[in-house]
Amino acid sequence: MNRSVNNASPSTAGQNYAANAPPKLRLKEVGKSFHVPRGEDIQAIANVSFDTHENEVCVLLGPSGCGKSTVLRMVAGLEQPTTGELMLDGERITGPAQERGMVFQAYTSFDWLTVQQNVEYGMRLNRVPKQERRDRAEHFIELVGLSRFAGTYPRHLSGGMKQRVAIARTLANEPAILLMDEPFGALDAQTRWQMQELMMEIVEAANTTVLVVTHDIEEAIFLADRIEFMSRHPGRVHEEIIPAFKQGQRIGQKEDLIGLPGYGDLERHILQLMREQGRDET
Ligand SMILES: Nc1ncnc2c1ncn2[C@@H]1O[C@H](COP(=O)(O)OP(=O)(O)OP(=O)(O)O)[C@@H](O)[C@H]1O
Repeated sequence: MNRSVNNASPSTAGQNYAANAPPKLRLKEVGKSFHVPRGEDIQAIANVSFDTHENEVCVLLGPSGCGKSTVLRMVAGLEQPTTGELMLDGERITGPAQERGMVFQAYTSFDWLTVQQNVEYGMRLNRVPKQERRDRAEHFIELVGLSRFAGTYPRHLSGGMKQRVAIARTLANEPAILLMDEPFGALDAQTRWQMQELMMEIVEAANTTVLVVTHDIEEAIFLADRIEFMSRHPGRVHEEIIPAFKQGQRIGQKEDLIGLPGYGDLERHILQLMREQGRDET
């Protein structure tokens, strides 16, 4: 695996975590093969190792089929690794748990519940006392900018708003890590970048550790403190990229990010990686 610190010496690479702190999430030589009845097993990923640190936004990027979702689903505990291990806060991941909250691409609100009730739902299952449930829900609904819609049913909301409900609901359960699988993939271009900017605000305000899957290069560079670029057949971490041109800052607006020296170089580099991966396919 290569490691690159874009446009800066390693000593100037920006970090949003304490350098000596133990990793929040650790994947150690993780492999996964799927059994195919009456066919050859599919080795989806092999020997995937990387760390994600507290309060870091780590992006899994790569071409279709490189195993991004498989990695995320294993962190969620929805799939078991065939080899290797995954650890959160030093504890081995063995199955799903609320400490690993997942936001999917498809809208996952309950249509028969209001926004407030949707956000309270997980806490209700966890028997969080009523007042605390209400306060926490209000806090996260405000964080995603939906206070005016707390009493509204999801069918009256736009796609972006529904996805904001899903984010608020997941955060209200106070997960140790927020997992997102192409969370803005179903949104139109404008709503998508608005959501990316909102995501930056949320990450800053909620101090969350995030692992997000995307195949959108611009989205990856905008969101990431660290990018794990994956190649395929089987899926591996091909290159770990620290977008050091951001100098450890989270940039709130996309035009500011795109205007920074170093942005174009990194985008070009990742485009070349994507092209190489495509070439391997032909
Ligand atoms: N349940 C399954 N059974 C068999 N093969 C699977 C299963 N899930 C994933 N795979 C295979 O594992 C490989 C990685 O798939 P995965 O969905 O993780 O990739 P991805 O990078 O997330 O792709 P995309 O960007 O298209 O969503 C693919 O070859 C896929 O066909």
